[in-house]
Amino acid sequence: MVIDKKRKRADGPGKRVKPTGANSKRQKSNAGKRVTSIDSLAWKTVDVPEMFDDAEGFYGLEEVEGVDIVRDGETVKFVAAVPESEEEEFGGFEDAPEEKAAPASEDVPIALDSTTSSKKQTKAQKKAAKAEQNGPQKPDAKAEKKEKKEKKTKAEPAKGDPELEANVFAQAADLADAEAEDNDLDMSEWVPLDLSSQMLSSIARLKFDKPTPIQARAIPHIMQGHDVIGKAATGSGKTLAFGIPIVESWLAKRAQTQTAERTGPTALILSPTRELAHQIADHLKQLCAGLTTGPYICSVTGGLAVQKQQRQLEKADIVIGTPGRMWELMSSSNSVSAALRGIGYLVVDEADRLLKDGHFKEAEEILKALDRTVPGEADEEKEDSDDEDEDETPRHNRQTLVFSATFNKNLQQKLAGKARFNLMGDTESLEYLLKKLNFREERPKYVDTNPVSQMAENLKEGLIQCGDLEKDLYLYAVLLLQSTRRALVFTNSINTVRRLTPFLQALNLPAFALHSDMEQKARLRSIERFKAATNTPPTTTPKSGGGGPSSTSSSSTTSSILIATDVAARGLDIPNIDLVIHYHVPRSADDYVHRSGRTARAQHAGVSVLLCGPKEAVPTQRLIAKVHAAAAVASQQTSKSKLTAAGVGVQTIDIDRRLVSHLRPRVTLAQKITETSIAKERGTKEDDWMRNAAEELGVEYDSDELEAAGTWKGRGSGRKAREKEARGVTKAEVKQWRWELKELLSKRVNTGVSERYLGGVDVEGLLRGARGEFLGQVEGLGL
Ligand SMILES: Nc1ncnc2c1ncn2[C@@H]1O[C@H](COP(=O)(O)OP(=O)(O)OP(=O)(O)O)[C@@H](O)[C@H]1O
Repeated sequence: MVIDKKRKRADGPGKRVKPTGANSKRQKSNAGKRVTSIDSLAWKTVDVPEMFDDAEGFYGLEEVEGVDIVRDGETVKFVAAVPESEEEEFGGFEDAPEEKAAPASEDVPIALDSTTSSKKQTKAQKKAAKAEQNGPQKPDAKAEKKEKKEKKTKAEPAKGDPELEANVFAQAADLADAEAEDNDLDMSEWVPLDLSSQMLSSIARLKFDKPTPIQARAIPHIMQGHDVIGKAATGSGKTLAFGIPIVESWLAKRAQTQTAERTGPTALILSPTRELAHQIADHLKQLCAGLTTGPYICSVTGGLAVQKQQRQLEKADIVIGTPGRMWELMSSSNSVSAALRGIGYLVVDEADRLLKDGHFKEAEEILKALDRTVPGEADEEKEDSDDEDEDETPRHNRQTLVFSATFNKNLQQKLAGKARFNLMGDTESLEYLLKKLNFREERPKYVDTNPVSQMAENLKEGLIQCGDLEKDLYLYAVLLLQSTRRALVFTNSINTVRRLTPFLQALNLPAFALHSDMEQKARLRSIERFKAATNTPPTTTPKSGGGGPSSTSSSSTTSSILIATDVAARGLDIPNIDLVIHYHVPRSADDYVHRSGRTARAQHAGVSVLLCGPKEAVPTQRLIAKVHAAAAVASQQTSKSKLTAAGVGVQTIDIDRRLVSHLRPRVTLAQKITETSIAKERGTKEDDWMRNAAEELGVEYDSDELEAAGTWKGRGSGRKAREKEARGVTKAEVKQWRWELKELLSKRVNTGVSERYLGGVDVEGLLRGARGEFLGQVEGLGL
C-alpha cells in the first residue's frame, strides 16, 4: 500500500509504505515488531526512471518494506520489525492482547506482550520493585532536580558530535544522580566559570560544590587564553585551578577533531618532587574519573622504570614530570621533544622550589628544548617572528601557568606592574626563570588570593622551647598530648629521619620514614602506609589503678606519623594531617609556610608546632613574625616593628616539665635501643667496606688497628666514640632494655593529664589520690 504516492514535498522526499500483508488491522502476531513513528522507519530511495528525472513531483521518492499499518481508533500506527540493537531497550506494548503472547525465544526477543519476554519481564519487575522501594515521589523529585540543575548549569550538548551529545546527556543524568545522592549539592557557584556540563558533572562527583578563590579567579583567565601566575595559600586548591582548564581544553580539542586519534600532548606540568608529581596525576585522574572519555595522564619521575614511562609518554595527553627524569627522556628522544613542543599548556607548580634546589639546570634545558626551532617543525610565521625579534617574541603557542603559595617579594612588586624583569644579578633567581619561561603575553595575569597571608586560615601555631638534647623527649610528649589522626614531623637531615623513625617505633608509635635517599618505591610505600593507617584513634586497654598510656600497640592517640625531610614540604595533600611538628626549625620563612601547609588544608583545622633549642627560639620567632607581620599590619592590629619584636603569630607553649620528666625514662631507653641498632648496622657496613677495600689493595684487614690509626679529635669524633661504644653493647643488654621499655609502656604514666589527651588516664582515681602525683588537668597543648 502506498500512502504517499509520488508527491513532491517541500520538507523532504516523498515516502511510500509497502505493508507486509493485506491486513490493515492489528496483526494477529506481531512478535518482533513494534509501533514506530513514520520518520524512524528504514526508508530506501526509489530509483526513478530517467525520463521522470526533471518531472514535477518525481524526485526523492522513498519506500519502506515490512511495515504493518494498524488502525487504532481514529489514528493509524506503523508496526515494523525492530533492529537488533534496539531490542534490549524495548519495554513492550501496554495495550498488547494478553492472549496473543508469543513464546519467549532467542529469535523472537521482542513481543507485543510484555509478559512474553522473560528478560524484559525481569527488567520491568526490577524497575517496578525499585520504584516501589524509592516510593512514588522519587522519580518526579529526581526529574525536577535534574531539570533545575540543567537550567542552572546551562548545560548545552556539544553540537555535531553524536557521541559527545549522548555523553553530555548521560553526564547530566549522572550529575542529577550524584546530586540526588548527595542531597543538596548546589553547584551554582561554578556557573560563572562557564565550564562544560561534563566537567561540572565530574566536579560534582568530587563533591566540590564551589570553586576555591584561586579557582574562581584563575580559571577564567586561563580559559580566555592568558598566561597566569597564581599565588594562594597552601591547601587552597591550586592543582584544579590549572587542572580544570587543561582538561576542558582537551575535551574541546577532542570534540573538535571528532576523532579518537591522538593529536599530541595537551599539557606538561613540572613538579619539584616525585611525590607531588604522582599526587597531581592522581588528582587529575580523580577529576577525569567522571568523564566518559578522559585524557591519558601519566607521571614521569625518577626512581621508576624509564622504559615504561617512555611508552606512556607516547600516548600521554597530560604529562606530569619532575625536571630530572623529564629532561632525561626529552634529551634522549627527538620525538618526545617534538611532541612536547606542541603542548597548549606548560605548568610550573611550586615554581619557587622547582627553580631552586638543583632542579634549575634541568628545568632550564627543558624550557630551551620546548622553544627550540627545528627545521620542518617550525611554521613560517614562527620563523618570521624569530627574524624580527629573537629575544622578545615567544616561539610557541602555549600558555604558561605558574603556581605557588610563596613568591619572592620583589617579584610580586614587579609583577604588580612597577618594573620589567631585571635580568642582572642572580641567574638562579625566580625572576630569571620566569623570564626563561618565555610567556606568550608581555605581562601574564597575576592572581594573588592571599596578598597578606600565605598561611591557611584554620592553622594554629605554637612554639616549644626545650634543651638542644631534649627534642626527642618533647617530640614524644607532643605526640602524646596532642590528639591527632595523622602527624607529620619535619627534620632537616636524612640521618635524623633514619633515627627518629625507629625511635618512635620503639615507643610503640606507628612511624614511617620519607626522605630523598630512599628508593622511590619505598617512598611511595611509606606515603601509602601513612595514608592507609586508620583514622580512628587506637583503642586503649585500661590498667587497674594508674594513669597513663595503655599497653596497646600504640600508646598515643595518633594513628600514624610520617617523619620526613623537606621533600614532603611542598604540595603533598594527605587528608587528616592535624599536626605538623618542626623537629628542626625550618631554614626559611617559605619553608615554614609550606611545611605548616601540610595541615589545615581545604578549610580543615590543623596545628603546627616548632621545637626550638635555646639558641633557635629568637631567630625562629623573628622568622615567623616575618610571615605574619604583613597580615597583622594589614589588619591594622599594631605596628610592624612591635609585631616583629613580639614574634606575633606564634604562641609559646609551656608544657609542664614534671609531665615531661615522667616520660624521660621511656625516651632514654628508646634512644639507647635505636642508637645501638643504628651503630651496629653502620658498623657492619663500614666494616664490610673496609674489608673489601683492604682485599682489593691486597693488605690484611684489622679493624682495631685501622681504627686506632685513623683516630682523630675533630668534628664528629664524639659521635664516633658514642657509636663505638654502642657497637660494644651486647645482645643481652639490648634485650634487657627492650624488656624494661615494654614494662614502662605497659604502665600508665601518672601525669594527671585529662583522659582525653592520654588515652585512658584514670583522672578520677588521681583526684582521689589513688596513686602518684596529680599534676592537674592539661588541655593538650593548649592550642
Ligand atoms: N573546589 C574545591 N572544594 C573543596 N575542596 C577542594 C576544591 N578544590 C580542591 N579541593 C581539595 O583541596 C585540597 C588541597 O588542594 P591542592 O592540593 O590543590 O592545594 P594547593 O593549593 O595546591 O596546596 P599546596 O600549596 O600545599 O600545594 C585537595 O584535597 C583537593 O581535593
